[in-house]
Amino acid sequence: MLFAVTMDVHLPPDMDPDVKADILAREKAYSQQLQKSGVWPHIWRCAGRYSNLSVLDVKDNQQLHDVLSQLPLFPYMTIDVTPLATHPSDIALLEEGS
Ligand SMILES: O=C(O)CC1=CCC(=O)O1
Repeated sequence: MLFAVTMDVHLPPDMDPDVKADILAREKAYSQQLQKSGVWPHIWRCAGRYSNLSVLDVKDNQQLHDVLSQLPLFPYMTIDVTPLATHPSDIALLEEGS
């Protein structure tokens, strides 16, 4: 199942720099591990915002929740989830059917 996920990051301005660096390093490693495994096929920066727009490919809602809630930045994020379905105008579907 595919989900579009927007993650807005809100770090406290007074966060200890070492704590911040540690969280960001763990966030990067965690997301790159999921990207390599195919669970997180797309991650884009939302221009001009400390936010990303990602596509996650998971088995079900529970796996989505597990993946998101284990993000090191999870306590500092506002997350918006949109379930995705195929679009009938997608030319990739024509190519699959031919
Ligand atoms: O958008 C960000 O910077 C937060 C984030 C999610 C995964 C990652 O590596 O960074």
